[in-house]
Amino acid sequence: MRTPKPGLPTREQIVHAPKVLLHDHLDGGLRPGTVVDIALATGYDGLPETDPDKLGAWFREAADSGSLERYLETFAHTCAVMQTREALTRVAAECAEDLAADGVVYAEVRYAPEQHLEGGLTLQEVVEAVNDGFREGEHRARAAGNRIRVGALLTAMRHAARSQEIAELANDYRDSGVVGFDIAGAEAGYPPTRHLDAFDYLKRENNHFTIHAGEGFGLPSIWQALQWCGADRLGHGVRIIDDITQGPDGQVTLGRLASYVRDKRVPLEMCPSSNLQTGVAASYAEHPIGLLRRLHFRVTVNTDNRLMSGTSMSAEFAHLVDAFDYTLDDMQWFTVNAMKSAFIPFDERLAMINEVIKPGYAELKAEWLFAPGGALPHLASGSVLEAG
Ligand SMILES: O=c1[nH]cnc2c1ncn2[C@@H]1O[C@H](CO)[C@@H](O)[C@H]1O
Ligand SMILES: [Zn+2]
Repeated sequence: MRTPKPGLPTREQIVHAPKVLLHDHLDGGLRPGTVVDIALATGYDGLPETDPDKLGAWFREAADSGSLERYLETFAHTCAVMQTREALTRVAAECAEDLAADGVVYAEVRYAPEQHLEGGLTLQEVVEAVNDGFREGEHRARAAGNRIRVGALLTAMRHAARSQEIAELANDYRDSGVVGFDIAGAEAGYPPTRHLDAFDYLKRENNHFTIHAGEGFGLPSIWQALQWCGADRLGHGVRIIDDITQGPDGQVTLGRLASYVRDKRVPLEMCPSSNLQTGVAASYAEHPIGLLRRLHFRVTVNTDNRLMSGTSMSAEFAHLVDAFDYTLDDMQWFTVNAMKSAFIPFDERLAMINEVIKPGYAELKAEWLFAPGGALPHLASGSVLEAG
């Protein structure tokens, strides 16, 4: 375990802090033991390892490839074990449980229904199996003393041609657990405008969508996602940094697109560990999230694929605390950003911010008062003093 710098949140505080997750792939977050169990039960013999620890390590290493295309190859194994109703329900329930145990209070978890039809399920049966799992996981989390709410995002694969169908599916289930739509997969060569029909349809239905853009490809992809497709949020969006210049004097200039993204408060779903693995950033300290946070873009922190990156929301925050000296106030800022950008109704987002997130951080920020042996002055935050 890392040694926290004085005044910075400890690992325990990071776990306890309420967190909001907008970008997490269901087929990228399985427990390694579950992959092994289901493979045995269903006769899938393609796994590179059958010991759960070794398999977990294999995923992390294979995904650490420096390219998005090679990173995505690892999903063949997780999708292979997510082809039955039971498997989908189990994976979704464990996902909700694991996120809740990590202090996530609200999550939007995505998956591509079209990738789960090999066992004969229909698209509708896939969605219902996953929804059942999320509800089961929410119950189990509550029984364990954690509270979480999980919504599903339905993803269409950008190299395929089923986006209209998946958009309609997302719309059909919008009152039953599905909160929006997404496109994912290799970005280079598959611009978001290939799926304009699906996006136009969702806009006409007043529905919500995010688009993976600005990860494996740069500004043109972000521009299309926003100005042609009308995305509500950007999955990653990290390459918006290409439209920002920093002069030798530290002067920062935003191009037209970067200005638009900031002015319009376009939410950026940033996934630092995933970006390190696909070669988008060289280290946590050099990840654009540091600059984008300073410039007050609407940045959020996310896991992307917990299995492939061996990560969690707490681990992502711990990396950022180490790299940028983020405090609980910074964590709260990222978390409120995420909750504001969620696809559930405004009144529910507001209640989550005011009744769950802010009180949770307030409690953590007051901990120094009760430290054994007296208060620790270095933990007193500026906001306490400013309150007069
Ligand atoms: O970071 C990413 N960028 C683009 N596509 C991704 C990423 N992570 C996962 N997927 C793709 O999304 C599918 C549905 O969940 C996964 O099967 C994977 O192919
Ligand atoms: Zn993703």
